[in-house]
Amino acid sequence: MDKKALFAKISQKSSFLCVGLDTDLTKIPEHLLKEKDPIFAFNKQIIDNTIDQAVAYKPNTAFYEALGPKGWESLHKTLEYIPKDVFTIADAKRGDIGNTSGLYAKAFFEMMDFDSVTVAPYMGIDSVKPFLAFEDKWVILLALTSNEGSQDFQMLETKNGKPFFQEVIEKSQKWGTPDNMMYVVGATRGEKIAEVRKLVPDHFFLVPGVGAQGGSLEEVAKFGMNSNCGLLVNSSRGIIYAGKDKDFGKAAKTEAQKLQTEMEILLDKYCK
Ligand SMILES: O=c1ccn([C@@H]2O[C@H](COP(=O)(O)O)[C@@H](O)[C@H]2O)c(=O)[nH]1
Repeated sequence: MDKKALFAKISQKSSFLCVGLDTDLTKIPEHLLKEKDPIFAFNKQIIDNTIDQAVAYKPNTAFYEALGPKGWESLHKTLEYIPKDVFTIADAKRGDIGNTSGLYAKAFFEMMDFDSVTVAPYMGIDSVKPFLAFEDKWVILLALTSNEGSQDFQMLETKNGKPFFQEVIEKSQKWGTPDNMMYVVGATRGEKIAEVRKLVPDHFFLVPGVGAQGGSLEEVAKFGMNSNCGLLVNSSRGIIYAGKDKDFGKAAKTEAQKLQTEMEILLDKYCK
């Protein structure tokens, strides 16, 4: 999916919501455990109930990889089930020497038909470029993450007097374009989002950290939105585990609707 189609979807649904499919066997309603594929059965209901609000789905591959071959199968089935006009993100945080990255890219873009994959920039240009070689696919580069540990390296001042995350963004901008690269910017760092937006006015940001991690959606929109929206805001646990019993799908829908209603207002206010 290209940038134009993504913005068209955002406009059509008045939403920039990404639903995170962090599906955990220990957290899904008990009645699903007797299903042949409980993970897929859960995801299917979540997708059915949030499809009117979601412009993207983001399975975090850790939740699937941890289950071995069965988990990979659930991931494949989930990806196949997501309608093709909705953006898909493999949150896999990959990146390695060039030939290895090339095979990661093949796995997520050819074996599976994800629109995008999250990539860690730490190993530099040759670890990222192989992902960018795939047409109509996106790299979502970790820039300023939502976790505590983002202080450890990302905020360190370099010899140029800039925080390390800024160096990552400035350098990596030359590797890709706003049409094939996005950045991960955590919602928990409201004021910093404005700094990142200044550095990359046209790129989309994938913003995790609202909901369970407590980031503010209003701040994200205020500091991060551009004339193409430029934001995919993710919520995983806050939506998918909103309900604990047979009605979990409905509970997820209610949470997704709450976020979409807020997003509609924010689009009117800041998408200029
Ligand atoms: O900086 C980052 C990068 C990725 N994530 C991932 O996003 C979701 C967030 O889940 P919630 O339940 O909405 O907190 C999860 O898959 C993380 O691994 C992130 O949180 N921060």
